[in-house]
Amino acid sequence: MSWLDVPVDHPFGPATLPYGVFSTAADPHPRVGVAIGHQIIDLPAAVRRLAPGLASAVAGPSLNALLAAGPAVWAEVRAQLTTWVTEEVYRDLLGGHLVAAGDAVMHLPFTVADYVDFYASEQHATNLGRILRPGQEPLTANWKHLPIGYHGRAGTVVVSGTDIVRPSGQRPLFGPSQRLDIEAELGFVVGVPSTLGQPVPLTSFDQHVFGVCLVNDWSARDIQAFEYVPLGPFLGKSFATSISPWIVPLAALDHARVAPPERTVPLQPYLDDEKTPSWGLDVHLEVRLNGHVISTPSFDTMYWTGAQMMAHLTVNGASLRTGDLYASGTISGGSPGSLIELSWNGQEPLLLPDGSARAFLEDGDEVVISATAPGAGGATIGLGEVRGRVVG
Ligand SMILES: O=C(O)/C=C/C(=O)CC(=O)CC(=O)O
Ligand SMILES: [Ca+2]
Ligand SMILES: [Mg+2]
Repeated sequence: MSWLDVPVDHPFGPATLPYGVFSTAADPHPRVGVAIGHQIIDLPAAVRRLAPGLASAVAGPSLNALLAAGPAVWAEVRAQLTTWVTEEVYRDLLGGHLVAAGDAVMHLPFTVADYVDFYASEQHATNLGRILRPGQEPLTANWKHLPIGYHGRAGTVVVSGTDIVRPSGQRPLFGPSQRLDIEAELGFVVGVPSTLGQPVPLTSFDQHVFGVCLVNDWSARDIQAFEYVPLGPFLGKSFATSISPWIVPLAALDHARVAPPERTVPLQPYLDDEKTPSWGLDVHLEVRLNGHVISTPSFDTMYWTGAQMMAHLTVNGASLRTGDLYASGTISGGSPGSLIELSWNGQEPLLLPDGSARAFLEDGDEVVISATAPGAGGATIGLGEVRGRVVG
């Protein structure tokens, strides 16, 4: 419990303390904030008063300074925040630096450096194999040897709430996509850069990765289908990728760490996590279409962990940069995280409770992906939501 009267099981209770960037009508400068219940702590203002030594780490219109500051500073800021929101003596000191979340505009929380999208769900990869490559083995021969991924378009990563303009392209006839889809994913946000030429071991995951967000990797299946052999996804996915405004630090997910599924193929040493602490995550997602829950995937089913993805991404010596975002790939364990799976390539449209049917997205449709994870002592760790509406 906190003097802020935020119950322990509130998704943005004192055990979560996610970071974002917000502005208000009264102060239109985007600045770093921390969500607590239905309020936001104006972090630079609070730090100026209560912990001036941390001012440079939380300065600026993005989380980039904090991301770059590294694990010791991340821990120090979080320890300060925990004290402020739980100890009664801070009621008056912090009170002046709280903003109602409803009065805030949320901005893209960090400057996205490189963006990578993985394909780490065995259920998703199997479903897409069955749908798109009938008659072949659903999983490609490499799938259990390495986390497959591709480099996406960092410049079109947008914050939750941004309208998604229906893309046009060759399907192969040129025109607006008729098969616009979603992909519910978890994103990993890199804080500390690495050195070019030096692979980063999976045991260094929490020395580099700051936290996680929710990702909707909008996908135009018709554009994708015509363009992506042999080089991979391009315009079918690069038009927009939405992320949640709140970045949940890894420290808040300590209690949600679980062992990943059993590996059925021996792994190269750089990916072998059998003897290292697990980075599977017990994160539960909910996907809503126009207010109706259409799927509830679980991240604990993911074959590859965020730590393995980071190790793979750097094993050739490619370096990490502050603000790199890599997404897990569609989470389809428990239930599918995309419409192409839910409607089995459009053959079995989803019937929504309002009487409408959907194979793929129509103009005006709104998709909201939210998630929670367990915290210590019955706490709920909220990842917030990523929201987007399709416009024609
Ligand atoms: O299996 C395919 O041919 C295509 C797969 C995807 O489009 C999925 C993708 O972007 C990676 C992922 O989200 O899992
Ligand atoms: Ca994807
Ligand atoms: Mg995308």
